[in-house]
Amino acid sequence: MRVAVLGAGGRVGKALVARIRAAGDLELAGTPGRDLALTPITGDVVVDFSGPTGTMALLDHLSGTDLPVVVGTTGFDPAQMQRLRDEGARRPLFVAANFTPGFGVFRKALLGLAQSLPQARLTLAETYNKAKKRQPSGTTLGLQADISALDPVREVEVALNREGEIAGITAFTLALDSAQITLTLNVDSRDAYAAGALEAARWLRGRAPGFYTDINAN
Ligand SMILES: NC(=O)C1=CN([C@@H]2O[C@H](COP(=O)(O)OP(=O)(O)OC[C@H]3O[C@@H](n4cnc5c(N)ncnc54)[C@H](OP(=O)(O)O)[C@@H]3O)[C@@H](O)[C@H]2O)C=CC1
Ligand SMILES: O=C(O)C1=N[C@H](C(=O)O)C[C@H](O)C1
Repeated sequence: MRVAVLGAGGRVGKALVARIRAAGDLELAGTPGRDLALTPITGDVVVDFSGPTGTMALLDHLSGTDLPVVVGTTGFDPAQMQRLRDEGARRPLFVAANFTPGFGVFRKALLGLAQSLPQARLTLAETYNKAKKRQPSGTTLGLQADISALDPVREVEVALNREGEIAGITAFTLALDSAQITLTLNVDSRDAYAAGALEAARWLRGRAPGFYTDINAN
């Protein structure tokens, strides 16, 4: 399968390119830059880890095609998020704020704990590389939304840490009267994100147009 990467020069993009080159079933189809008009995108799927502006430009550029796209980029505003949902009518589109293999299990366990301990005070502490904006990550925002969907009045305190080149730590703590439970996802390297995104790319190929968020969905 031929994979084009938008954002290939970035932290995750470099991990993606390395993984594609090392995989027996994948071939790097191209690494388009910021001026997409200069680089026609070929391949069987595009994987995007750029930025919200880059993702929108990519979808504009691919207008009229049904090329599958995997979107790892986060930080979309509501209008951009709606554009992504609408794009599912035109092509197979896979969007996830966290492609760490096993993230779905982590999320399910976290929500199970929150639901089982309604009296607990909840904290989500995230730690990322020092270059990442000091605003809640897409991962944190998504987990907050999941908890809110369980109980709209449940509050979640968010702590933002930025340190070195940390790939990603999400620590969820439930504080009880005299005890705490903490569930932590600790991502060792950005290769984890690349692995999960390429698994989604393999899954997406040949699918009907749609807005997909979980490879375990039917
Ligand atoms: N879903 C997931 O599992 C994960 C998602 N992410 C998200 O992926 C995105 C990238 O993260 P990261 O790799 O750390 O970021 P980096 O800043 O390291 O890399 C971003 C890359 O995208 C390029 N880029 C930025 N804007 C555009 C644009 N408008 N058009 C084309 N290319 C563009 C940059 O090019 P240039 O060098 O020219 O600036 C750079 O190569 C972020 O939104 C982050 O939140 C990150 C990790 C995991
Ligand atoms: O920028 C990152 O590094 C990450 N961004 C994503 C997010 O915003 O949640 C995914 C992961 O947390 C790493």
